Amino acid sequence: MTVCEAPGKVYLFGEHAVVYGEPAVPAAIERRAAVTAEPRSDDHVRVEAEDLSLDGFTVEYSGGTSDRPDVDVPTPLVEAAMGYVDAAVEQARDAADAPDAGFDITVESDIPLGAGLGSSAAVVVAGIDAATRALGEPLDRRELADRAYRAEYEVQDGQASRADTFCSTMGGAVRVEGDDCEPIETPNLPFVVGFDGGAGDTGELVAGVGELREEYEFAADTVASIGDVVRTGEALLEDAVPEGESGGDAEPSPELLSELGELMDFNHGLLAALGVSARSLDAMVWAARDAGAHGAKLTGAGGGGCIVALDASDATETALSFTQGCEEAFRAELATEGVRVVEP
Ligand SMILES: Nc1ncnc2c1ncn2[C@@H]1O[C@H](COP(=O)(O)OP(=O)(O)OP(=O)(O)O)[C@@H](O)[C@H]1O
Ligand SMILES: C[C@@](O)(CCO)CC(=O)[O-]
Ligand SMILES: [Mg+2]
Repeated sequence: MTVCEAPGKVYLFGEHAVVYGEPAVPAAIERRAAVTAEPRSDDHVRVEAEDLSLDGFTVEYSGGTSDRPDVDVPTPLVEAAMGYVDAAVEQARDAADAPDAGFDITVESDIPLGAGLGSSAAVVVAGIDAATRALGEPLDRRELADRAYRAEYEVQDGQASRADTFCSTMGGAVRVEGDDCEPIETPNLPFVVGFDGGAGDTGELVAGVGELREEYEFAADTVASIGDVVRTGEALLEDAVPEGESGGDAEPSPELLSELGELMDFNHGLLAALGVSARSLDAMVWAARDAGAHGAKLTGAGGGGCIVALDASDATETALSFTQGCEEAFRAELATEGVRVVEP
């Protein structure tokens, strides 16, 4: 039995635009998905995913969409829920050159689903890592991140960036631009997350931005402007942690926080223009700003789910917990360690 766990993430800047080749800076947070993989003697895959919003279910099948199990929930729901686990198993089989490998898979996660905190990437990264290790074919981190990206790319119909999966694999903050993925140093940023209890469909939201971009030149310009915000933000981060030094525990200066916050606010406005915010997300963003956060924006695909704000004090978390539409507010610590093995 092999257990691996991988972190979720928040976007400091750049979601959606990163799908079109602009840079993005996500940061891993201490909320993790743990995947257990136990090889079977047959080619079946049995998945227990108790945290799924279907109230938890267990299915068993031999792989491939033609051989779907009899379960008493609508098939599209199962397909949607199982897509990422399925894709992870396929990547592990391919990587280990074991096309008929069967597994008992268990997923346990404290990352809300579809809420912008990268639950899909964490499940895919931990899933591929656990399954390949269980087959005795562990992957190095770059290959793991690459295969996890390919899994997300498939499930999201060819519209995905490497950002979520690379960040979940490596931990810390990362910079992703197209195929170019690198860890970056950041000071210890005081992230506060507000969660509206809802979810957005990443594939649909990404497709929506894609259509706007095709239809209107100013939408394409908006995507490019997000890229400009990211470049401005990463220059600030570079200056905050001199090359060769580790950011880790370094406390950010008040000036850095207010400059980053201003860029986060700007980034949120551009995302809202692209149609991926929601009333609940806007309400939480404004509650955070009113409480004195340096800045606030939606994180991830949007449509519902989470916002991220910068505030070292308790004011934003407290204000969010009293904001109508906010179901949960919490401080998100930077996860400096990416995917890790819990049981070999
Ligand atoms: N605990 C879990 N067990 C099984 N599958 C999960 C679990 N958590 C997430 N998933 C899979 O990930 C899907 C959600 O991924 P999606 O990309 O829509 O949202 P997200 O990754 O949480 O947010 P974002 O991509 O915006 O950061 C779920 O529908 C499910 O397929
Ligand atoms: C919306 C998006 O940019 C981030 C989702 O967390 C999609 C992606 O990068 O694959
Ligand atoms: Mg996702």
